Amino acid sequence: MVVQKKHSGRFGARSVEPPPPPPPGLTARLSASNALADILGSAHSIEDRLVALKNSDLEPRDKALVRSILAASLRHLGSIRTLLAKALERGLPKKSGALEWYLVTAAAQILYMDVPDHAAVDLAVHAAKRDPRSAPFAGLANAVLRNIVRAKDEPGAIADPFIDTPQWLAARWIKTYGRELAAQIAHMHGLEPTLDLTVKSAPAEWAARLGGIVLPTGSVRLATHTAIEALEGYDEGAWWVQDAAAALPARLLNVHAGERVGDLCAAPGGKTAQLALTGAHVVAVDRSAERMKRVAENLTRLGFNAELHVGDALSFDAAPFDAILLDAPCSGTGTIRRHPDIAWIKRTSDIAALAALQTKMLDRSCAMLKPGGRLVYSTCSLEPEEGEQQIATLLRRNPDLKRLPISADEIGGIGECVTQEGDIRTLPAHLANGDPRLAGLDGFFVARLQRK
Ligand SMILES: C[S@@+](CC[C@H](N)C(=O)[O-])C[C@H]1O[C@@H](n2cnc3c(N)ncnc32)[C@H](O)[C@@H]1O
Repeated sequence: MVVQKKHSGRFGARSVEPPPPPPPGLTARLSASNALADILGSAHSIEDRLVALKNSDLEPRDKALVRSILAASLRHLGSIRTLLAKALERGLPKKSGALEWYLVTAAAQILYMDVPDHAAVDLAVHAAKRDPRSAPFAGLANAVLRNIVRAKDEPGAIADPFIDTPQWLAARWIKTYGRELAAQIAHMHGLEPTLDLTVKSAPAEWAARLGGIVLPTGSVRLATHTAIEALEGYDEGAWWVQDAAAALPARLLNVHAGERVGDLCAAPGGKTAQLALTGAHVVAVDRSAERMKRVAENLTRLGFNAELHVGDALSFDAAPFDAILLDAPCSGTGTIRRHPDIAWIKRTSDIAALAALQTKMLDRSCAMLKPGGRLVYSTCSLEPEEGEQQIATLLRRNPDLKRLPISADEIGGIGECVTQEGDIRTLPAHLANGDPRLAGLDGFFVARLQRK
């Protein structure tokens, strides 16, 4: 117990006032600002930060708030920075500590979240006052954020469709997809993605029970953003979370019960679960022991079995497979809706390095196929170096392989996702819906090949 002594005059013991408790909500704001500084300053992924957040002693409600503040800040970083730059006439003061992050996260709450403006402003000012380097600028923070509150109501303040996309990525997508489609992709990155589920069976029944819709591909789509553990069917393992596009590669491998199937980059295991559901013998490999633990947990919840190996797919040796799924590590630019940090922490050099790794993995996978065996290659990237170009060069250097073209019928008739060559290219702008909360797909490339 802390006993507070009364002030007892000039020579008596001085009272030591404990610091006042932080106002409600401040801890969550400080946590969001720290995490954002770490993601953008040190290129740590939001996923790493969310694991740290999960293990922190914040209340569940505050954890959800931190997650939402981070997502809104990263999803709209370009817009927020543009508005802050206008309000900060002389730029961000030098040596102002974490002031930038207090401002960005507060602006995200004011502009994009259902948080009262005064709470967002007051807590950011409070945060600034607690930090000796930003404290001298607490008044400035107050003025700037009040400016943002006013700017919120100015119609059409920002008209550039690529405002929230780093320039190098916008330039790439315009080159690959044309300006109009690239702008639609960038627009979709500004919206919260749907929650898609792969169900073991009876998709229509689960869609009705969970208040969702069944997509032409068979996935169930919900517009909800509640904790998945609270949804019906989670505990009994009736479904798992998987974007509708991410569910295509395993389905297109057409695996049968009794086949021996390699899943060479398996974690966290969404596709492993699909393959196990068929009754095939699945050999799942992933380099990351930590991520492989999640595969094991997910399979246990779903009641599936697979042979799990932690190791490098490039040196993995096993008896030849009937079919292999290579869901290769990639830049992840097709999943920016779900991981908005990717847009800001990836570099063009990452794409070249990953493409070189994918080439090696493709060669290794082909060497592990039985004659007549099938290979599905997939990446969740919008970049042709990680998709279309990989397969074009693989087919040129390996005459033992042929493409097994994919038809629109195999993906529920969604012709817009099938390329001329018979591969799949999904985009966030695909699968439009009158209700934007139910629209879009992650950006995947999928090709199906066969060893002659
Ligand atoms: C795109 S993720 C796979 C997603 C997974 N297929 C799913 O559906 O849940 C890529 C995975 O490749 C793994 N990885 C990266 N390099 C690897 C390597 N050399 N050998 C094996 N796994 C690797 C990563 O740890 C990561 O889990």
